[in-house]
Amino acid sequence: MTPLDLRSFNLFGGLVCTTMGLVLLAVRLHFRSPVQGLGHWGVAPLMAVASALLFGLEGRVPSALVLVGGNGLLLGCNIAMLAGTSRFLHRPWRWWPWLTGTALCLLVLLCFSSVWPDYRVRMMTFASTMAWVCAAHARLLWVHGRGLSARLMGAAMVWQTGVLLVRAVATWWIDRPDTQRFEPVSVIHTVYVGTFGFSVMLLLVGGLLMFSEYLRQRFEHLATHDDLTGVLNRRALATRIDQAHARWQTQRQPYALLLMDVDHFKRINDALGHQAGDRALARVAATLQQGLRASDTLGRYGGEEFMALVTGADAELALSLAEQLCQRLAQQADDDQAPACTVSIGVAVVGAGDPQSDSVLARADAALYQAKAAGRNRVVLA
Ligand SMILES: Nc1nc2c(ncn2[C@@H]2O[C@H](COP(=O)(O)OP(=O)(O)OP(=O)(O)O)[C@@H](O)[C@H]2O)c(=O)[nH]1
Repeated sequence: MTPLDLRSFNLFGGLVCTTMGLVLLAVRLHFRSPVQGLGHWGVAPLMAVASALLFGLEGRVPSALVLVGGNGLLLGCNIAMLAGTSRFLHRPWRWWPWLTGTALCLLVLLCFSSVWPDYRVRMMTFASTMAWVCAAHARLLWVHGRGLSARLMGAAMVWQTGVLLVRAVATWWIDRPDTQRFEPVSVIHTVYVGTFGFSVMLLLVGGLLMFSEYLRQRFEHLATHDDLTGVLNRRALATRIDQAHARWQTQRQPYALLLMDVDHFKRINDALGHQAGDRALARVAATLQQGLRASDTLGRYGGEEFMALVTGADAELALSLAEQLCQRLAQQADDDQAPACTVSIGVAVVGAGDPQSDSVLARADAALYQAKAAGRNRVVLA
């Protein structure tokens, strides 16, 4: 490649990055959501572009400006990407180590440009500092990232770290003290220049994929969970019950349904208002969840009705679990946030005569009705 080719390549990469950066910033503005890091990811490629433009102006603007501005922006781009990833993954972030590292690096570049001009020291310093940022990014993605998109971004960072380190070391063999930035001194230099745009692009694609994966999970959560209590909603619970029934039919793995209704809930609403009623429901759900095993599934069945799917349970186990839940709630006192409530529970265990889960549910419902009729705050097994 001629020097001109390398410059054009640099600018082309910059233009692609601009587009992607603008896409991310538009997404950031559009989704005024708690998603963190998108703004940093969006600004980073714009810094890469500004850097490419400055390098493109070499010879027309003061060389110190190109050196400090161009390299500073390139480092800034990678640090902003790292900050974005860190925030997206909810990791703690501090600017000062990175800004200090950048300032030191730029100081060395200035010294070895105007006081003791030596391209090799500048290359070694800059490539090593960049490698430090990229390695930290790769580590962050590897340790805390999830899924293919995080792996893609991590791979881009490992690749860039490798290229930077090889370029930093190779400078003692392939460069002279007066080598020019866009001189095609070797294949590794061409790869080094090309890698910047390429890995920023891969990072951005990975970032967009990570964001869309986040959105998918968020929508899935909204579609399957009850907003007020955070437990499964009725539709999602029905799916789990159908799956449990299928396992019963194929593998004879039993399950029980605990249908729970808060006692005299209307009185709470009437006496304390609906907001206090809402808080009481959320408290009931949290207490029930704490009392269940990790393998059990809790859902909100209706207004003040909850249902627990207890897998692998016979009547004895289901009954004792239901009794414990009943007692847990009965032992609670009112607190500042929500009044205490008791529940009545109807329990039914799947049996040979249940072609569908509906019949188990109908028995649990009838048992609940009996528990209410018998005075509430109690458990009845169908
Ligand atoms: N605050 C609040 N109230 C709800 C919600 N969903 C249902 N309710 C109320 O729950 C109350 C249920 O009342 P009822 O069906 O008469 O039952 P109850 O007062 O609990 O009496 P028993 O079930 O017979 O012990 C109604 O007042 C509903 O308005 C909710 O999401 N928030």
